[in-house]
Amino acid sequence: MDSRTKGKTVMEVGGDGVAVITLINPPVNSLSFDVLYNLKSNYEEALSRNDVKAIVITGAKGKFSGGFDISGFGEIQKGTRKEPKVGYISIDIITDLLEAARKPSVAAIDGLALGGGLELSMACHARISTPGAQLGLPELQLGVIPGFGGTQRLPRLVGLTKALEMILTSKPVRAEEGHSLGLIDAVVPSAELLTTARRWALDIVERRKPWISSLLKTDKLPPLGEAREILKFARGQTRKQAPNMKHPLMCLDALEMGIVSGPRAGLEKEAEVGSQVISLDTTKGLIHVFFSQRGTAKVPGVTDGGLVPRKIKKVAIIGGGLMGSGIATALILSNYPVILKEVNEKFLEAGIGRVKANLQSRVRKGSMSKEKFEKTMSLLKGSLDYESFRDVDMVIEAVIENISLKQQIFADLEKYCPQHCILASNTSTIDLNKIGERTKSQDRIVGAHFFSPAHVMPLLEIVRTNHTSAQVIVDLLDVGKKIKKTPVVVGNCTGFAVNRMFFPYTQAAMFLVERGADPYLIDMAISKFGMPMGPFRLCDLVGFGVAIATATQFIENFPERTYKSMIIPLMQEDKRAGEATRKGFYLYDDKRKAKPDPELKKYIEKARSISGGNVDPKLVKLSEKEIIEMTFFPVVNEACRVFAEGIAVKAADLDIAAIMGMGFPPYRGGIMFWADSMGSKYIYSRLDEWSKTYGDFFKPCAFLAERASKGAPLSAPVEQARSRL
Ligand SMILES: CCCCC[C@H](O)CC(=O)SCCNC(=O)CCNC(=O)[C@H](O)C(C)(C)COP(=O)(O)OP(=O)(O)OC[C@H]1O[C@@H](n2cnc3c(N)ncnc32)[C@H](O)[C@@H]1OP(=O)(O)O
Repeated sequence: MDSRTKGKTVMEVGGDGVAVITLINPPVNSLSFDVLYNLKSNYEEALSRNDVKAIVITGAKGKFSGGFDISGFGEIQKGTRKEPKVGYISIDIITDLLEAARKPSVAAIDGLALGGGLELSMACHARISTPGAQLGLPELQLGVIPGFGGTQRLPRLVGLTKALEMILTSKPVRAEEGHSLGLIDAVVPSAELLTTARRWALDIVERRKPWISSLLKTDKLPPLGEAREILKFARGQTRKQAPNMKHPLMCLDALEMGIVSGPRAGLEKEAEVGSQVISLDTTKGLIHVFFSQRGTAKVPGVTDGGLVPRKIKKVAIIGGGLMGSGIATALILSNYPVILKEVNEKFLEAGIGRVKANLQSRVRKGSMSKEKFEKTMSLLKGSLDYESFRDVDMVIEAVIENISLKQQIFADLEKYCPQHCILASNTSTIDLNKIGERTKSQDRIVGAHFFSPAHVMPLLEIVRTNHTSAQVIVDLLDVGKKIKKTPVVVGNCTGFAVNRMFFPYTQAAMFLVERGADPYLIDMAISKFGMPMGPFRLCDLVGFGVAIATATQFIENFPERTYKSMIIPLMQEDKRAGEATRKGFYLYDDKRKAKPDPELKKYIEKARSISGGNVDPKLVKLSEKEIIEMTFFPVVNEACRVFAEGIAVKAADLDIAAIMGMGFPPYRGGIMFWADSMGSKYIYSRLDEWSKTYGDFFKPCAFLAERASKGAPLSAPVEQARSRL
């Protein structure tokens, strides 16, 4: 393969008169422009050759195709590649050359056919798949729309309602379901895939099998009036679920056009809209997130050294509380045998009960069978001592945040666990060097910071100290992948990356409220911005006990930039501790529905008199934009510090940490990406102005000041960071 080209196709013509065209672009045979243009020329050749009667399209090495090469969107956005004429690929190549050809084609699908891959297969005249292959149109997840005819062909193959579900949720179906839906014509074992596809193609030529053009099918489409109602409902849902994004509605426009005015008009609309969405900011953000998420497992100096992850056969967890039981659930769900250790029978029973409840909720929802439940639970064993730790490969300590208790546990672990065993702590704030102070095992001590609920939340902060070995990081990255978490490797400091970013966010909100801003308007503005909930609702959810414990760590470690608000401690004194006590910033009814509480004013006024701050008329009347800036620019400021200190090695890691750990909206690309969309100069100037008026909490850090002075992006690599990694 030419080093300048990205992928190719090869064509082999058999003695049976079938030309097999194979897509080759590892690792997922994505459809780069090179692959697509190669496919076109192979196809033209196949159509012109007298020895070719039919065509089979397949993918190399067990994968049909993962869709259009996503990096191609980035090239178009940056202007490094000219976008082809609108509709050139979807209409000229896929529809007029492939689907309308005088020779039939069959897609032989192994492993996966996603996005453009599935769309290409839908233009073939039949689809044969191997069992379990993933079939889907996940484009909306990337901010684009199915642009190779998917908006037109999928509804015609599986019906409008199912097509909308697949497109709007981005969720793939397996080949077996695809077969029952009419998307796949036959499911055959891998070894028979090509022979079946070849035979099928010849059968079409010989009219023993039907020659079907998906685009011309109408039998699965509902009558026009019904289709309009279905689409109206889908639009309503989409507006509610994705209020800040345009592309899902634009996708529905293309679908509707096809149903109302016919597939050709639909294809044209799809091509027009498909080209427009590429330059949306939300699309740029989502594509950045796609690659950044995959980039977190690439840690310079760690994963590039050829180390192979060791096999972790058994894991022990210390502490069966909310975190420990959640971690145990995540592990047994991925088939790791787990020992759960507690201090007494009662706690152990409660811990195992929590794991059971986590799994039972899956059974209730229908996502886990009773047999699978039993099998999964059988991987969990309880223990009250360390005897059973003699053959574990990894221990995760998940007890309360008490340094001396953790030190004792790690000293015990060193005695009982084998030499190779990884000693991990789920601490969310405490310095790992302190935790390991009473051991000689600093090289195998690592942080495995899960987020609650641990079996649901997708992020795993892997915290390494200066002593943690690269092998241990590689092992934990592998476990993280196996338990389906996105790992972010960070350095050791109070709060690591996520909690350090979280803290100024909550504090800024407290500051604004003490100076006269309305907490409920702040929550509303932040929810509209795209966070799952505002900071006050979040404090109620996590509980004031946790909020105060975290605040204490920050006040101790970063006193110069902590805004000390008394609102939460004052409420806590009155036994208002958040949702669990049914009273916090909000009042909660039996169904946990939150409503504003007029009594909150009392606590705010008292806190204001303690801090000595005054109501600021400017802050009373903040616009939504100002609320967002005053709460998130301090987060950007802290993210800059984390980056400059080398706690995070890549700005993109902070983007993923903010999205998966804080709930920052992915379509804004993450905290640093979003900040760069506004520019370092602007953010610096706002923080600088506020720090002069309101104090050091807002003071821009040296890194931000330097980047702003050069007009440089915040996400550009740190050249000489005092890296702690
Ligand atoms: C004018 C243009 C119109 C285009 C129209 C068209 O309708 C648009 C599209 O088709 S958009 C693409 C739609 N496809 C997808 O969204 C699939 C995205 N990929 C995945 O979901 C997964 O990667 C997977 C299921 C295909 C494989 O998952 P797995 O966990 O096994 O592996 P990774 O996710 O780590 O991926 C492995 C490496 O492959 C790279 N990659 C995957 N898909 C693509 C792609 N479509 N384009 C480019 N690169 C892709 C991924 O980045 C990984 O790369 P590394 O360098 O990190 O190894």
